[in-house]
Amino acid sequence: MSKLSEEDIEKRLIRFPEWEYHNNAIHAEYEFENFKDCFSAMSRIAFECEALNHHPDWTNSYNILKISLHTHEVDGVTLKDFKLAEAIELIVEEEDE
Ligand SMILES: C[C@H](O)[C@H](O)[C@H]1CNC2=NC(N)=NC(=O)C2=N1
Repeated sequence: MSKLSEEDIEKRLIRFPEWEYHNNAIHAEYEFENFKDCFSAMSRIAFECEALNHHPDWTNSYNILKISLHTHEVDGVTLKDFKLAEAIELIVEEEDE
């Protein structure tokens, strides 16, 4: 998996309004109704991470979930990060309904 250029990352991020690029990773912050909804999304995301063998750096504080995606082996952002970001977006949208 090759490291994407900053230009390529910014172009791809147009389709991901919740996400931004800085410090060599893509980042999103989600706010849920409460802890239960947040943790429910986190557990669904965790299964997706296992399926994709790609894992986020994330923090949770009550109803706030902060996620950073980065590919260690190239020390940058790859399509793997975008694939996981896409899966996360779908899960969060469903959880928000
Ligand atoms: C050995 C295993 O494939 C690697 O450690 C995987 C696992 N999960 C990972 N997750 C993330 N975010 N980046 C990686 O480079 C990565 N590498």
